[in-house]
Amino acid sequence: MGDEDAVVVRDLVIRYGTRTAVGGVSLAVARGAVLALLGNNGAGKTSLLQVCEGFRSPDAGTVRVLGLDPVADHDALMPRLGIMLQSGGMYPWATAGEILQLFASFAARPLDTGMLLDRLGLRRVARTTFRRLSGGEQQRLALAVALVGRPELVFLDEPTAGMDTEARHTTWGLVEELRADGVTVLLTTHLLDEAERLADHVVIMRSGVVAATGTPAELTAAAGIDLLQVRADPGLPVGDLAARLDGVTVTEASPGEYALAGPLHTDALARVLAWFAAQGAQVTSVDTRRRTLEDVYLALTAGASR
Ligand SMILES: Nc1ncnc2c1ncn2[C@@H]1O[C@H](COP(=O)(O)OP(=O)(O)OP(=O)(O)O)[C@@H](O)[C@H]1O
Repeated sequence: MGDEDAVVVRDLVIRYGTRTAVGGVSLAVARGAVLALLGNNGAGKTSLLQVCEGFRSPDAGTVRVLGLDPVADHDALMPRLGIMLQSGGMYPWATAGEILQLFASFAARPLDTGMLLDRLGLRRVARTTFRRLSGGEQQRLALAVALVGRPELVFLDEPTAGMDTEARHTTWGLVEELRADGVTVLLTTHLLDEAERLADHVVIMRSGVVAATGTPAELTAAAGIDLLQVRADPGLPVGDLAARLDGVTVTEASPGEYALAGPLHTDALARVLAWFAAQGAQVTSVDTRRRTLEDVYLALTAGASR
């Protein structure tokens, strides 16, 4: 954690009364990187973001954002940040176009609001009042508002929640453009494919603490191939194969469909195929699958409920 980091969180504790929402979290977001914060409902993601945005003071620990204190240096920091809140929080009687224009007027060098309305499919509803926008349209407007001031650092709280497929892809494209322009992004999401696609770094929170952290590749790579499916003659002695592979379970899921699950290292494939050959069995297909971020996430957060 150093000057190259846009966000540095150390031993952060956030309490609501007697309830500890965040119980000692440390993380860093490198400048120009996209960090995705994952975690079950109530894990503390929004609370952590609110502290980084300067809307809430830490109960313990420290937070530095672009080298500044987000509460004490709030005024200096705000023009450099783009903030997309989870729930609208906009002026209900103003139109989408007026709201975007208002936020553009706060910025020294705003983006072209017409371009943003077009990119986010909001041109059609530019004259519609905020309260009449659909949930997905409100969400798209919140994203436009976060980006209009050309921020150096963007906080996106569940940016694509409630968006349709097209808007979601547009949002992903915008985040990729931000990253290409050197903008730092800290986002929360419940979508594992979103995190896998966008994030350089993933932090998985569980009940207020960090359960795992790494690049999507690091988090999914740990055990090499994790699932091997072999189609061959039915009725082979699976127990004999399992006994030859340490920690691997072998089942005949349906007649002639064998599933091997566990830490299958690279030499395992050859050994498995040799075993089938030694049984005199005809192998007709072999399929391997790596763990996805979803597999890792589910294993880490299983049973977390608050
Ligand atoms: N203003 C508040 N007053 C009291 N408790 C709160 C407040 N805000 C959040 N909490 C509690 O703190 C915990 C963490 O909430 P937070 O919103 O940070 O979680 P989250 O990870 O963002 O969840 P989600 O995925 O549901 O958005 C939850 O148990 C929540 O009920």
